[in-house]
Amino acid sequence: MDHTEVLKPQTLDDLIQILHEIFDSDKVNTEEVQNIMESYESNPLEWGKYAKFDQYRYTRNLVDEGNGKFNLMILCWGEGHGSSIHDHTDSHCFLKILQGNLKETMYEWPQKKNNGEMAKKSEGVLKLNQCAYINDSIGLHRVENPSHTETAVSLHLYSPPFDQCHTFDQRTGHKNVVKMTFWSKHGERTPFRESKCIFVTPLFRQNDKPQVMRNLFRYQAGCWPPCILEQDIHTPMMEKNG
Ligand SMILES: N[C@@H](CS(=O)O)C(=O)O
Ligand SMILES: [Fe+2]
Repeated sequence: MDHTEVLKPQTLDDLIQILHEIFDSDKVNTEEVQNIMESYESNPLEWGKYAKFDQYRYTRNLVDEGNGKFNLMILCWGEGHGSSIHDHTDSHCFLKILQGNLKETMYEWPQKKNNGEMAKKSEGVLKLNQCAYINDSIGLHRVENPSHTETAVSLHLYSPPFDQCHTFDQRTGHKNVVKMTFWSKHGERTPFRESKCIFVTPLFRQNDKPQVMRNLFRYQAGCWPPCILEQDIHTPMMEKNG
């Protein structure tokens, strides 16, 4: 059945129920999912309990596991927060704005023999309630909250679910595998041990400002977004000295 014409989700719970029905079937129409997600009118009273911010990096907050067919999550972007250039591990990715704006910059996959700057495909600003779609055959992207005064919140659906992806260095096209972490699940902060990562290579954005760089050494990278080192729980606020 085409749900698009008959169903407009009235609440976030309603949207989740419709998504369950759609993904129950073997064949999923991505345009239909995009339309239904777009037709949900963001209501902060419905998603506020999942919206948890971090001072330094955007957070990923799991809302629903979609019967194993998809992951639905809320991402919270502080002022100026952004992701590195990344892929989506052969999954469908739907991205809807719940609050504020997000800038999406799309990139081509890097050429194997080319070690240079990655080619930009397009860029655009996603506004309240808009829903974008991307997958690996469309390309790669970086998402940023362009505002320095307002936070942003987005709703993401990934199908099938995945917990690692590749990030890319914009200058060389070199890629790294990163494990993706949840800041919270179903409104509860993820226990530290579960969210802890085992990688140690720093993951910096090339245009990070010196102050951000100083703050970021407190994060362990190779995970997505970088998470806080255990020792920092006991020795917080290094940036006060710097
Ligand atoms: N795909 C990213 C968010 S975004 O930059 O599209 C993530 O799941 O963390
Ligand atoms: Fe993404």
